[in-house]
Amino acid sequence: MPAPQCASCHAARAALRRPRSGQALCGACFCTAFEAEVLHTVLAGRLLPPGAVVAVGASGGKDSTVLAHVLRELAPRLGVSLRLVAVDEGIGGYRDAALAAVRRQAARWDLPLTVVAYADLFGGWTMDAVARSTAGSGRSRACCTFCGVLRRRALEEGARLVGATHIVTGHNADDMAETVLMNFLRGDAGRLARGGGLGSRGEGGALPRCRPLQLASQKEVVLYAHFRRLDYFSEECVYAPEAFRGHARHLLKLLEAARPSAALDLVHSAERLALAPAARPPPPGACSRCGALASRALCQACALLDGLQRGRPRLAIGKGRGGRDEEGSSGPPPPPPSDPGSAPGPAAGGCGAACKERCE
Ligand SMILES: Nc1ncnc2c1ncn2[C@@H]1O[C@H](COP(=O)(O)OP(=O)(O)OP(=O)(O)O)[C@@H](O)[C@H]1O
Repeated sequence: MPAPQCASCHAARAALRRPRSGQALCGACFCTAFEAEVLHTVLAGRLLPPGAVVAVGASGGKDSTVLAHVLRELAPRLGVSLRLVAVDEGIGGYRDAALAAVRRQAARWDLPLTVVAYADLFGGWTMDAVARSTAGSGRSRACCTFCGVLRRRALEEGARLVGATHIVTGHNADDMAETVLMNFLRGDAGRLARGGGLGSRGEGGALPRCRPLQLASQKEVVLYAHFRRLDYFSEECVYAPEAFRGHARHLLKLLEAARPSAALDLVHSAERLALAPAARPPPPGACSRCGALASRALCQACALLDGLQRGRPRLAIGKGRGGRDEEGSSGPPPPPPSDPGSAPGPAAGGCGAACKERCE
């Protein structure tokens, strides 16, 4: 049976059915609709004001590739200028290939690209060095926790370096729904209540952040990349198989099989969640080391780096969930890296240059 006509232009044959609405569209009309929806998300949420200098967190993966491409299309209408900022976490056999994709994109789209590396920002610590250190304490699944916190700070550093006023990341609806599920499964009410909305306004001196693809499904992001013939890097991070997120992803797939709108429903549910007044934590203060917003003496990034320096990464992870606060305790002197041949020795005293800026 021939494909139906495109429900929008009525001229071309439909190439797909939109997963959520079932609407049959040709590739060109789908891409136009996708871009219009992202434009609506940005305008309705007042995410990027005219004149904004926008740092796009560019990983080389499909989401940030699609985000950079769509925002480049929309930039003249939004009145914003774009900079690509890529973070090199120091993950052998993975990030180099992804960065090569980002470099190709920057050249093809004529966008300025800045690469910032964990090793430079965090006193010699690469993710490979962190992974060895956490594996030694039986917590290799913690890699994503470390990486997520450090990447957030690295992106902030890179964005400031290029004079950005705003940061955007490529998180899509599926990513957000997985995060909501993970927070439920961990019983993390604080994160659940904070996790709604399309971004943060930039509290505590941090740059405002937003996620313009947050209402777009992963399937549609992939379809957009396909029809626009985008060149992206599609391998999974070598540490990802260990992550708890994999279980949330599996659960979401099961839910979507029964209810196709499950991902977006979860995203919208999280937007409506708020902590009861009695359950609210005290307002955050400033990290005693770098000045970033922190609910304890040290912000998350400084606490993790501090734990690594002391050779006690487990305590640093536990802190985020009510573990012991090490600030002020007399820990052992900073240890050498766990594999002296593979990473430069992390400098003593925390995260080095990154501490000068606010990180969360
Ligand atoms: N190394 C990096 N450098 C810059 N930004 C990054 C980096 N890694 C992730 N990001 C930003 O964070 C977003 C979410 O990344 P994450 O790896 O959690 O999800 P993802 O769905 O695999 O994203 P992507 O397909 O863009 O890689 C990315 O879309 C990107 O904007």
